[in-house]
Amino acid sequence: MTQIHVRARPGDVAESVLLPGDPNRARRIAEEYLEGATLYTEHRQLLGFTGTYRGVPVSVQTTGMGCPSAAIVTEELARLGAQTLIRVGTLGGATPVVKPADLVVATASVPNDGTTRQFLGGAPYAPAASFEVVEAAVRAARKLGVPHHVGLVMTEDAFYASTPEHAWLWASRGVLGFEMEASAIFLVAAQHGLRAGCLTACSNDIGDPQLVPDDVLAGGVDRMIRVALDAIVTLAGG
Ligand SMILES: O=P(O)(O)O[C@H]1O[C@H](CO)[C@@H](O)[C@H]1O
Ligand SMILES: O=c1cc[nH]c(=O)[nH]1
Repeated sequence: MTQIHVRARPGDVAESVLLPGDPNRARRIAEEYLEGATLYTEHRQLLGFTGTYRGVPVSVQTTGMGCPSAAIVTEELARLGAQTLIRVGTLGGATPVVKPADLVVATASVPNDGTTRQFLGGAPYAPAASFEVVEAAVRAARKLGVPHHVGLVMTEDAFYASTPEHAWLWASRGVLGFEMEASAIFLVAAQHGLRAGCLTACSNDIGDPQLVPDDVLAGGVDRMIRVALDAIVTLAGG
């Protein structure tokens, strides 16, 4: 049966899936990193492609921005048979320790979003990445010589509500940066017994309208994608 938003059928989606927020990033991953990638859905611009990487079947599925969309996509991927989900996104740095375009491997997310709140009905919960995904990503980053940070991120809804003061407060609690999908992906994946992770490249400092220059960010995104794909090969037993 096709899904309501991810218009695909079981068999269209690989067990291993990369999850960018941005459809253009999904297309770039499919065209530049995967072999033989074909488009299986473009409904609502949630572009999804399946190809292979070093012989391992891999899909790349756009989540859109924010937890409501990411939770829908994660739920539907679970119904379509996905097993391992790795977000490949961007993040606003909360601390000067995280430099422009740096790779951040999330261990868990502070869930400052309405989607996980609705799912959980107010129950305390810690949306966390799967240990195997974190381990495989860190190993891949070390192997490829990609500098990286490993730790907490915060997932939030209101991009423009974040201020430097808010970032400093959460940095003092160990948060490396803010993004908008990880908590929902971690929770929905856990509800289905799937493995999930979140890799991000730092695109700006929180509260700073200045983006990292395009060429610098593109380098960080490229390193993040190569680390994520290497981790997928390891997790697939390759
Ligand atoms: O670059 P992506 O993956 O979209 O991730 C980040 O960028 C968007 C905000 O600009 C949000 O989706 C946030 O999580
Ligand atoms: O959620 C996000 C993502 C990138 N940059 C930000 O400032 N916030």
